[in-house]
Parts: sequence; structure tokens; C-alpha cells
Amino acid sequence: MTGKEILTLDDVKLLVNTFYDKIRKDELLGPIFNERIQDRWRMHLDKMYTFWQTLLLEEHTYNGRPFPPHMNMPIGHEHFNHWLGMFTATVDELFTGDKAEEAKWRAANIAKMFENKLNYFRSHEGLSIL
Ligand code: HEM
Repeated sequence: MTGKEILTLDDVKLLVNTFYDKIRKDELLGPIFNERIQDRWRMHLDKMYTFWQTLLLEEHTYNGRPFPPHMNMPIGHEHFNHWLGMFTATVDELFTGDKAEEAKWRAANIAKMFENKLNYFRSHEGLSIL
């Protein structure tokens, strides 16, 4: 499908909303997200707009720490692969161009880094991430 470029905050919101709509209904990842987020989806989506706005539009609205909340989740290679497959498919379904490519590239790198960090901390029990 021929999409448009990711240029504005509204584009970022469309990407994030479409992705998490799918995530919430996904058999593998839906229960993990819903269990953790419960009734805080509005807050999560608002935070994810700022995360991707900061990465893709260079408008620095996110100043959190992305990794720590993932520390104690029951996730591994299969989950990250699936997350990335869904993210990539959502970008391709809606967008084209440089920022769309960058979004997929950054997502893949961060997913890999999260997975590596989780593996590291799991094999070095007792280490603090702080
Ligand atoms: C299987 C993979 C993943 C799962 C199950 C997952 C799940 C979650 C959940 C449930 C939260 C909300 C935590 C809370 O508010 O208590 C969260 C936060 C977040 N996730 Fe993920 N995530 C995954 C992968 C990723 C990846 C690959 C990225 C980046 C590309 C990412 C970026 C973030 C960010 C930025 C936050 C907000 C952190 C903050 O509080 O500042 N996640 N994730």
C-alpha cells in the first residue's frame, strides 16, 4: 500500500494508536500489556506519542527511561520478534519514506537491545539496573 511520510505529531499518533490497537487484541502480547497497564492505556499511549515524537521528529518531549518497566515482564525472544513483526507491518501499512524506514530500524535496534539486556540481567541474578 502506498502510504504517506511520517512528518507530524498527528502522523506519530496514528502510528502509535494503530499499533497498540493491534497489540491489545493480540493473542500473545495483549494479555501481557493489559495485565500491566490495566486502566492506564490513555497514559501509556500519551507516553508513547512522546517517545516516538522524540526519536522521529526530534522534538524532545520524552524524558523517561524506556528499559526499566520491561525488567520483570514475562517476555523473551518470541515476544520481541512478534512485537517487531507487528510494528514493522503497521509502519508499512500506513507510511513510506525516510522516517518510516527510520522507525523500523530504531524499533529493531531497541527491541534487540531490550532482549539482550533482559538476557544479561537474567543470567546475572541479583544485579541491580539502577
Ligand atoms: C514484547 C515486547 C514488549 C512488551 C511486552 C512491552 C510492554 C510494555 C508495557 C506493558 C509498558 C507499560 C509499563 C507501565 O507503564 O507499567 C511498556 C512501556 C514502554 N515500552 Fe514497551 N514493551 C515491549 C517492547 C518495547 C520496545 C521494543 C520498545 C521500543 C522500541 C518499547 C518502548 C516502551 C517505552 C518507551 C515505554 C514507556 C517507558 C516509560 O515509562 O517511560 N517497548 N512496554
